[in-house]
Amino acid sequence: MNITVIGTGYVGLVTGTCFAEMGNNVTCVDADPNKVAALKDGKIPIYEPGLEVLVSNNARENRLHFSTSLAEAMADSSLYFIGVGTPSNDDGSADLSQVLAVAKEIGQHLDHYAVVVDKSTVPVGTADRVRAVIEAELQKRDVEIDFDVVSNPEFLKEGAAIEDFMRPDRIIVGTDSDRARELMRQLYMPFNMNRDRTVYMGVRDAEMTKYAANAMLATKISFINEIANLCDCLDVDVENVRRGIGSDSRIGYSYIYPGCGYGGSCFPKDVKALIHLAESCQYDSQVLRSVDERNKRQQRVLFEKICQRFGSDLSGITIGVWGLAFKPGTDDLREATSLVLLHDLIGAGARVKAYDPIAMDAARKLLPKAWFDNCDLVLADHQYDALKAADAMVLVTEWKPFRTPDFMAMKKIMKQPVVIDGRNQYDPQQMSEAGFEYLGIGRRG
Ligand SMILES: NC(=O)C1=CN([C@@H]2O[C@H](COP(=O)(O)OP(=O)(O)OC[C@H]3O[C@@H](n4cnc5c(N)ncnc54)[C@H](O)[C@@H]3O)[C@@H](O)[C@H]2O)C=CC1
Ligand SMILES: O=C(O)[C@H]1O[C@H](OP(=O)(O)OP(=O)(O)OC[C@H]2O[C@@H](n3ccc(=O)[nH]c3=O)[C@H](O)[C@@H]2O)[C@H](O)[C@@H](O)[C@@H]1O
Repeated sequence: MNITVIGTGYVGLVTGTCFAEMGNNVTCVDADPNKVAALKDGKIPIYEPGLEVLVSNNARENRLHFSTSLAEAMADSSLYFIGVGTPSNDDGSADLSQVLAVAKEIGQHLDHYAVVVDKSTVPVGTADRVRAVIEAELQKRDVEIDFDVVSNPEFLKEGAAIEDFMRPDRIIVGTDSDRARELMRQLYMPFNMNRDRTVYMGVRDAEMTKYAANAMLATKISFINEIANLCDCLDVDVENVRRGIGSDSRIGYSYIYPGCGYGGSCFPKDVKALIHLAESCQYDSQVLRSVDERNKRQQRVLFEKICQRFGSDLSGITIGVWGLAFKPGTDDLREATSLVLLHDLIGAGARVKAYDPIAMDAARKLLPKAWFDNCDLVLADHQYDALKAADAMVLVTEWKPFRTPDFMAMKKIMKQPVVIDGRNQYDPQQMSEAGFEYLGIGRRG
């Protein structure tokens, strides 16, 4: 099949590459000429394990192409995947300007039946808006061309994107058109070989399914974080509680790891967008508002623990931070807890030395230049360099090399042996035996 994918971010690039890997002829279009130039050169603008080799293999085999021109790419595709960003507006609603701009461009160039597929995460009703924008453009051109708009939300996780795309738990296809459904069935056939993972439904139902999935996962995390904070108050170890409840198959072990809050480009924005969607129907989404509120507070829990230990004026205090990305396996800093922590620490007068195995370049580009100029923040060359003369080590992202560090070496170079563990990676008893003062999230020290 000939496929055009619009947007070459985490979702667009992975979608296009994986469809090409299944033998399709794919053109990925992006409005950013620098991204497209880099991709044509075989350089991947994001860190995603396994992606680079898959892109270069498929480009070499002439199945994967890159372009800045949607008009050119549209010539003979039967499917147009929209994978552009849907960031939050100031009021929490989803900003659909990128999606609707793409719809307009499709309408300006469409000249044969095609299926327009929404892969971006969009509020219920967006497919109708996309259809209306395309129809308006066709009317302006005074042409009548049949097309369908399908909702096919994406559920991949950054850091495991290829595996998630190639072996999805489910494929959601929202459409009322038999013709579009048949095309989608053929496209996804290779992903359904051992069992049919596709769930067909109405377009609006599919749009809602994506938000509900992310909101459910965010709810599990905020719930366990609340329990962990309560454990802190009651001298209970949340790790025992987590194992105890996870063993109930109705609850399960996944997404109940307590910590310093969820980040990333999706949970925070999608929970807010769903709250906003509820408000637009005059519905008060009490649960979702609490999930969001708990997470905002949870992202400040590490700073609160630091202040309880060192006082609220942190002048003269040096904090070594391990991990900047919003989770391991990515260089993505969007809504990362590290950003909230660095802001609070530097605001309170602390000096910060930070290290991340992958996100250092992204951090250098994103963080305020003044922090570097004033030496409020130093990006260390090695995880142990970040701890030299530090009054405390704070673990924000649980990258594998941070899991079993050399505690003796750490103790030698730190000013004070204090570890504040935002991801509950260390054993409090072992830490205490090694001579560390240890503070976790809901851990009994
Ligand atoms: N990042 C993730 O892990 C996941 C994201 N999603 C959803 O997928 C959508 C895309 O997310 P990301 O890939 O993270 O976004 P991103 O921000 O990484 O990439 C979006 C890309 O679209 C391009 N773009 C914007 N307007 C364009 C236009 N008019 N024409 C061509 N290209 C244009 C941008 O230059 C950018 O490269 C969002 O709705 C997100 O919620 C869904 C599942 C997973
Ligand atoms: O819509 C999206 O963009 C994607 O959002 C999440 O994927 P992602 O944000 O890449 O990462 P996750 O692994 O889900 O982690 C999100 C955040 O939750 C935190 N988390 C996760 C699990 C947990 O038990 N506890 C916890 O605090 C992580 O540290 C991270 O900050 C979903 O898992 C994907 O299914 C979805 O497609």
